[in-house]
Amino acid sequence: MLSARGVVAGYARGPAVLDGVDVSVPRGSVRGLAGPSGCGKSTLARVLALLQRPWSGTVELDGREIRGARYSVPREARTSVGIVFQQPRPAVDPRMTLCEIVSEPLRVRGVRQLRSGVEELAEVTGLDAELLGRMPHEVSDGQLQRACLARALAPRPRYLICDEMTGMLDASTTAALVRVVIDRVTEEGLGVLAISHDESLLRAWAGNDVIRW
Ligand SMILES: Nc1ncnc2c1ncn2[C@@H]1O[C@H](COP(=O)(O)OP(=O)(O)OP(=O)(O)O)[C@@H](O)[C@H]1O
Repeated sequence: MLSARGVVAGYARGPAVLDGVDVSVPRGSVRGLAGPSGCGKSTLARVLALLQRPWSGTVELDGREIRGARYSVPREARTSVGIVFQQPRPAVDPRMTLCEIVSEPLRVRGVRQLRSGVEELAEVTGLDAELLGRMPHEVSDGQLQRACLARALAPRPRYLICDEMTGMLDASTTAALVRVVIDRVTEEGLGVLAISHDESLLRAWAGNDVIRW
């Protein structure tokens, strides 16, 4: 279970954005989170993905309290939680090829057969292998989002936070990427928090397991 307990979080100036939030993400299922713009969904996503330290409260990963954020968190815990953002372009280094983007977490994991590892992830996410040599500006948003999902799945995370992951995509790419994630849920026990303001999309992801803020 990945959980936030009594989490209070915000930014340098201003009041708390999250004020005592409790949310848990079990393994092997998809939990949806819906809420209006600005209510703090992305802030919670960053806290649960161990990218932002809460002001108070705790984040627990499989029964262990995680203190700190980013590189102050042990690598094993950091790589246990993946995140995919709504906009793929700001989430990638524009100087890297798609192959380099997807292979980075594999290299960190010490995977030797980088090329075949990347090709396997490309196949899983429906990313045409011919695009792997291209730069981000040479592919569409949907193709780049497939690469971002492949990168997020590369470390074999136990949890995945999808923060409006399909918000910029057409219906068929949305359905394809949701399918990829749900396959990981059923086959590998991935625990998913799917965040969106689109409740009908969340029902497709999570059935009735949708938290409304
Ligand atoms: N880096 C930041 N610095 C200061 N304030 C921020 C920062 N990021 C977000 N906020 C503020 O925190 C609040 C919550 O933002 P957040 O992005 O978490 O909401 P959200 O529910 O994800 O919104 P949306 O659905 O529009 O993406 C907003 O008032 C926003 O202006």
